[in-house]
Amino acid sequence: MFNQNHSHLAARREQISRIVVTAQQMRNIEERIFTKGMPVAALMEKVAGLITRRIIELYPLSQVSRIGILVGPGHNGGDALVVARELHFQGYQVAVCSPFSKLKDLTSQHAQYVKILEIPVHESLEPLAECDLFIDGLFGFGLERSLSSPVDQIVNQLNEWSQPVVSIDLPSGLHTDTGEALGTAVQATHTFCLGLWKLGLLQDQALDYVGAAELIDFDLPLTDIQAILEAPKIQRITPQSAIATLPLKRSPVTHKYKQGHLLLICGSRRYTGVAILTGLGARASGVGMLSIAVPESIKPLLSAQLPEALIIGCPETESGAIAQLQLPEKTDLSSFDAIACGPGLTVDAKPILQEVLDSDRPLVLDADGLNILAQMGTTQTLQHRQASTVLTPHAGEFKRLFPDTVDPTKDRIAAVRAATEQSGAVVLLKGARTAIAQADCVWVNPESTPALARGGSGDVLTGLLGGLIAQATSKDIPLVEIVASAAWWHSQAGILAADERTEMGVDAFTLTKYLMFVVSRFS
Ligand SMILES: NC(=O)C1=CN([C@@H]2O[C@H](COP(=O)(O)OP(=O)(O)OC[C@H]3O[C@@H](n4cnc5c(N)ncnc54)[C@H](O)[C@@H]3O)[C@@H](O)[C@H]2O)[C@@H](O)CC1
Ligand SMILES: [K+]
Repeated sequence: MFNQNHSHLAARREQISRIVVTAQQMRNIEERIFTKGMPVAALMEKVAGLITRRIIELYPLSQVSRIGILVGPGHNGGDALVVARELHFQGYQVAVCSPFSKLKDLTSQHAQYVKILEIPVHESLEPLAECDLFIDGLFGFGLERSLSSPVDQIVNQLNEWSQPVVSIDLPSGLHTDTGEALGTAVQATHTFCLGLWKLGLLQDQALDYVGAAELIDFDLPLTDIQAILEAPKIQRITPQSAIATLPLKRSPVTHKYKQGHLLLICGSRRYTGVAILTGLGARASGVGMLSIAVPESIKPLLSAQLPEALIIGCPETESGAIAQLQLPEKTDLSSFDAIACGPGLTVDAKPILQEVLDSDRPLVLDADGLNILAQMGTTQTLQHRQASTVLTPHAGEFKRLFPDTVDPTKDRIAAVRAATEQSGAVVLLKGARTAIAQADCVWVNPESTPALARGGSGDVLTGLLGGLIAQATSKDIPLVEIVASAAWWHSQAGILAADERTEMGVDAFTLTKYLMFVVSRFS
């Protein structure tokens, strides 16, 4: 009985940690449980109790004694006032800054009560200058417009001080869905996201404000969540979701051809190292057979670095790009389980791209593969494909591929969604929070490291991804999930390497060495 409950709780935690919601969806979920009878005030008490417990863990009274609480007009402010009261009872010196004259009823009641408890309440921030820690309860998912005076000045002042800030639900000033700072926004040290992950916290533009983000689960019933969340579904990648997709647990009687055959087409005389890194990424995927097509002149270099791979030397253009694919006898593109094409090709390799697009194999396109595709016209070119295509652009390549769609620097999730809808491809938009979309399914990678912002790390991802897709052809796993797993694996290797070697120590070659440690650590 005990074990059953335990595993039930673990399964719930996993499900909750994958869900991502918009402000409107959160409002609807909240409405639904209030309509069913959960009292608003009781939920606020519960949530604020959980927040208080976590603050005390992070900032015990022995280290922090004076806490400033910023209170907004809505229920985010209400949460903050309950936290103020509870911290006061725990022995902290608490002072409140409440710059709004009009508060929602419940918030107003809590404001009255903290005054009765003789907790000082000020309209301005200055009297709180001596505080060691701040709790930001100005706005949560109810923020509707840019911060205006005097709140914007309060936020700017808070950001200028160097004390730690814990933001309740979201850093105040951030748009709940796009993560954009509306005018200005609190730069938090920690963000305690309440109930379910808000989409804005997973957008790159929010990351300078969010600090260390964690979810405070307050037991929203899954049935009520699922009743509100219809497609498109946005999900956070978790270690469990990623590992479940990897080609682990091989059959004891398998052989190399059953473990996938990947063809990489990459490199030029100018970009030799890129081809090597792509090959090393593919190697780390565990793919059964690896063939790499490169210009003839760089074949010896590739053979030296990747002795297990079949290196196919191809005729080259004057500029040192692959001029035509010259596959070994009795081999054509349909001999492979997947093709990954693009890193280091240069745009002189255009004819190659047409050839792989015409094949009936799953295809990953990256780097120059994407640049050539953009020149050809993304949507009309991909219309003719007979198999799946995965595009892995960064924001610049994305704009070239999809010039008439949502700007990926403004709303990355809306952008990948529009791109997959237009092109039919699986689109992976690289960034600090890489987003992957296919049809109405979106995955976001919630953890990464700036150590990966370095030449060559994308080439490693292309190889890794190609290798995973080649191994998955016989399995019934949605392609978008394989792509999500590759993104997660790649970033976790970066995190692991940065932990050991600092963020400066993660060159792309080193990254390939850390890939295998990720899987052994999590599986
Ligand atoms: N979703 C849930 O289940 C729960 C939500 N709770 C809290 O409630 C919050 C949401 O509460 P609310 O809907 O009251 O929203 P907020 O507390 O985010 O604030 C909305 C209020 O601010 C005003 N406002 C919006 N933008 C403004 C601006 N730029 N300048 C000045 N005023 C502005 C609105 O008119 C409204 O009165 C959550 O973020 C969370 O902190 C928790 O109390 C408990 C559970
Ligand atoms: K807040």
